[in-house]
Order: sequence, then structure tokens, then C-alpha cells
Amino acid sequence: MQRTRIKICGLTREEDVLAAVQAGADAVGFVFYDKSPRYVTPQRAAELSALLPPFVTPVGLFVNAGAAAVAATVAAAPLSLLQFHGDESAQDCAAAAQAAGRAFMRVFRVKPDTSGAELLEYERLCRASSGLFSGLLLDTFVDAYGGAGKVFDWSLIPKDLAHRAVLSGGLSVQNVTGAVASVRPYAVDVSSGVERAKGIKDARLIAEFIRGVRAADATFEKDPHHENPA
Ligand SMILES: O=C(O)c1ccccc1N[C@@H]1O[C@H](COP(=O)(O)O)[C@@H](O)[C@H]1O
Repeated sequence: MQRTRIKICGLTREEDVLAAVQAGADAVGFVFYDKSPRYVTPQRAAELSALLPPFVTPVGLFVNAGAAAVAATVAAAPLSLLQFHGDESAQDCAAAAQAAGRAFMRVFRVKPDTSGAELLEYERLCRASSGLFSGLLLDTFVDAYGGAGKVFDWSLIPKDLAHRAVLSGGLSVQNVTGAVASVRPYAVDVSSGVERAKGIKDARLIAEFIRGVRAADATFEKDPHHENPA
């Protein structure tokens, strides 16, 4: 059975953390990029992380932060996983993850002309660069670094990559069931699609989003002959 993992990103308020946990999120994301409307300080992330029960993963999102800043953030906030969402090189990611002593995801921002071969090669290089690499996150290429609510063409993702990738970029209550059904990613990550204003999540949208993922997961259970991506 496929159980697509779900990360709700860009949390800034206690009630949003509790809503994500209550709805069944597997991970929550804290944005340490100070140009984002979802930015939180490490101290604020520590306060919010303290609300998490066991087995809900706090993830720290960084954009071109540098190893020292990442390590200082991890020292102040109990993050289990890092998300590098900028232009960090493979070496930058490896060094920051090493300094922080945490595993990391690295973004690939997909353009209309991105090829499947490019995605597979990028992932291969990430894996080769560090034993702390835990997976590729696919987002849409936009002028800003992320959290933009823009979808990319999911058909660009090779089938043999999808089952271990995190799908993001413009996911919402409206499209997430179709996205999971067609891509069958390891996990999905959403920020703006479950917001009522930037940085302010909506508990109803979070719950509907998670139900939408589970609706797609349930169709896999009923379809044992469908190719198993795992
Ligand atoms: O959420 C942000 O503000 C953000 C800022 C800088 C880089 C990434 C950011 N969020 C990540 O962007 C993707 C897509 O978000 P959306 O669902 O399209 O709004 C997601 O992985 C967020 O974690």
C-alpha cells in the first residue's frame, strides 16, 4: 500500500502547527529565509517545534544560508531534517548538512525544458556528494525561490524517480489528488495552497489537502494490478 508522506511548510503560528498535526501531517516546515513572508527565527521555530508529538518531523528550510548559519539554526531549534531550497551547490549542501549533523533534501526547480535525464543526473550527483542526502524535492522554477504556488509539468518526472521524490509547487486542495494519482511521489510538500494569507494557514484547507492525498492513496490500494512504484 502506498502512503504518500505529507509536509506542510511555512508554519508561523501555534494553531497552524496543531492543525497540521491533528490532520495527520508527517512533517512541518519552518522557513529560515528572511525574504519570505513565512520567515521565522530559530527561537520561534523552537517554540513551534515544542508542540510536535513524536514522529512528526520538523524540517528547516534554507535559501543560500551557508554552513555556519545552518549549524547555528540547528543548535537553536530542534530540526530533524534540512531543506536546501536555493542555489546551493552539491558541495554547499554537503558542507552545511555535515556542519549541522543533519540529513537534507535538495530542491530542483523544474523548468518547461527540464529533461528527465537531467533530473536523474542531478539526483545521482546529490547522492554521490554526501551520505546525508535524503532525497530530491521538485518545485517549479519561478523568479522567487519558492512558496509561489506555481505548478510545473508533472509528466517531466521520470517514473523511476517519482517514487522517491518529494513533489511540490502549486499543490492545492484542487489538484493534489490528481497529482498524487498521476505522479505517485514519495511525498508531497505544500505551502501557499493551504493558506488564507501569506504565512497564515487555514486548518480546513490543511485537512482537505491531506484528505485529498489519502483519496489518491486509497485508489492504489483498490488497484493491485497498477504498477507499484516502490
Ligand atoms: O514557503 C516559502 O516562503 C519558501 C520560500 C523560499 C523557498 C521555498 C519556500 N517554500 C517551498 O516552496 C515550495 C512550493 O511552495 P508552494 O506550495 O507552491 O507555495 C514548497 O516546497 C515549500 O516548502
